[in-house]
Order: sequence, then C-alpha cells, then structure tokens
Amino acid sequence: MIGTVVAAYGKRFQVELIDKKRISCVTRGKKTDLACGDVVTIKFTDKHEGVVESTLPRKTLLYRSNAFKSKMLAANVTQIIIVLATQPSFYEALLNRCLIAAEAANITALIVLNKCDLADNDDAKQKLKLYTDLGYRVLSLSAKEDISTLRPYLQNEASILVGQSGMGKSTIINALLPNEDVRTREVSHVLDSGKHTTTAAHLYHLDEHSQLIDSPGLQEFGLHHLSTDELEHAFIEFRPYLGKCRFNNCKHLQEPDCAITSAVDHHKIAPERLAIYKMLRLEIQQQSSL
Ligand SMILES: Nc1nc2c(ncn2[C@@H]2O[C@H](COP(=O)(O)OP(=O)(O)OP(=O)(O)O)[C@@H](O)[C@H]2O)c(=O)[nH]1
Ligand SMILES: [Zn+2]
Repeated sequence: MIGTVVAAYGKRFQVELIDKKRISCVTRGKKTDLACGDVVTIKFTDKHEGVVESTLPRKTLLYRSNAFKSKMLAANVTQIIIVLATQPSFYEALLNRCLIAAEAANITALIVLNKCDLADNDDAKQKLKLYTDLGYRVLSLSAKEDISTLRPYLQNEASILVGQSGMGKSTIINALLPNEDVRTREVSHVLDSGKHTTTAAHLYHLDEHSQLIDSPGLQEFGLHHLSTDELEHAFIEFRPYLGKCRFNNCKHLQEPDCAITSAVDHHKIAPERLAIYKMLRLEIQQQSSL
C-alpha cells in the first residue's frame, strides 16, 4: 500500500492512502527519518494501524538543524512560504536562514508579509526591499481581511508555511481552509492525546494538485547540515563572484582580494547579507571542529 505522510508527531505518523483513508503508523525499529510529505509504502498491522516499510525517493527535503541533530521539516515540497508580520517585528536573521535552507534544498521561496491592515507597516516593508531586489517574491497581505491574493501562489505547488510564532500562520491556514478549525481538529481523532499539537507538522489538501504543510512555530532555524560550499551558493547574489577570489579556498571572511568583499565595497552585495553569511559560516565551522 502506498500513502503520503500527512502528519508527523515525533515517532508517530499519520498516513493517507490513495482512497483518502488515514491510518496511524509507526516506523520499524528506531528508524524515524520520515517527514510530512513523504510518500511511503506501508503494511497494515491492524484495521487502522500500520507500519512504514519504505520511503519512496524524495524530490526535495527541507531540513533544519542545530549543532547536535538535524530535523526534517518536510519532504517533496516545491515551495517554502516564509510568514512575517508587520507586528511584532520579525527576526531578519530567521528570514535569511529560511531563504538559505530553501536555496540549499532547491525549493522556491515566497515571503509573505502579514498584518498589513495595521498602520505602521513602513518599517517592515522597507526591510523587505533588500529581498525584492535579490529577486525574491514578497507578497503583502492581511490574512484577517483577505487571503485571496495568496491563493494563486499556492496553485499546483506543495508549499510549506514557516515562521516564528505570532506572525499569523494559524490565521492564514484557517482562512485558506475555512470549513474547519484545522489546527485543533486534526489531532483529536488521530491520536488519543493532543499533547503533541504544537510540535506536529500537518499536510492539507487545498485542491487535487495543491498541498499545504503547516509546520510548528520556529524560533530558531539552524543550518548545521550545510557544507560551507552549499552555504556560499545559497546566497544567490554571491554566485557570479564565487571562484573569483585570489585564493581558491577563500572563506570570504577577511582574506585579501576576496571577490565577495569587493562586491560589497562596490555596492553589488548588501553588507547585511555578508554579515549573515559570516555568522552562518562561523557557526558551521564551529560545528566541524566539535
Ligand atoms: N491585525 C491583524 N492581526 C492578525 C492578522 N493575522 C493574524 N493576526 C493576529 O496575530 C496573532 C497571532 O496569529 P496566529 O495566527 O495565532 O499566529 P501563528 O503564527 O499561528 O502563531 P503560533 O500559533 O504561535 O505559531 C493573533 O492574535 C491573530 O489574531 C492580520 O492579518 N491582521
Ligand atoms: Zn572570497
């Protein structure tokens, strides 16, 4: 039997079969490397329970990680939607981490600035200009007032919504799927206890060809799973300059005749982005020397 993982709660998974029936599954032994969006083969162990036998090859896999372990956020997504809000102010470093993770996983990114109904949104919009200039799509909206402008971006995509707590992810999901209070509904008839609600990822069907994965609120988004090479390529505006430094093992930190540093001096690369690169580079280096 083939199915799709539509919810992941630590070691338990909910798998949707082709006939839309959902069953609760565990993995064999200690293996838990499954994510929401994974396509799996399962074997029934009971009427409503099963065990995952294998995972089909993934088109994409989105990770985040700290120094000690990495965590799969979602499999087979085509798009990451980074939800920000005009208030409370968002962490720009977190936005960058999401963008870098998306580039490294070959997933397109869409930045959504929510709560644009509130006055005082100039600051947030100003901050996002840098990302529009880089070529990222930025959509300003108010999930409370009107979600319709987001819908075309979701069509024929498997999207994951990410964002720090309080930006409005639940509001967006509920506006897109108005028939039920999705965040609370799902858990009750899937598991006996709702205690994992906040840590679970869920996949919803918007239509036959469009899915949306809701992930728990992110406060940190480590990128320790990236190599230094992947990291520098994930800064899209660095790409034309890579390989042009004096040293071919240049780290773009403080080496002489660095093409990246020189591009910053010539206003071709924003100094904020180089600063973020340096911070992430040092984080990754520390990791490899642990
Ligand atoms: N003014 C305004 N408030 C909004 C909008 N969208 C969400 N909010 C409010 O912002 C707060 C946080 O929204 P949630 O949807 O719960 O945020 P969340 O991102 O799901 O947060 P977590 O559940 O902690 O991950 C709530 O009080 C919402 O009512 C909006 O478009 N405009
Ligand atoms: Zn360099």
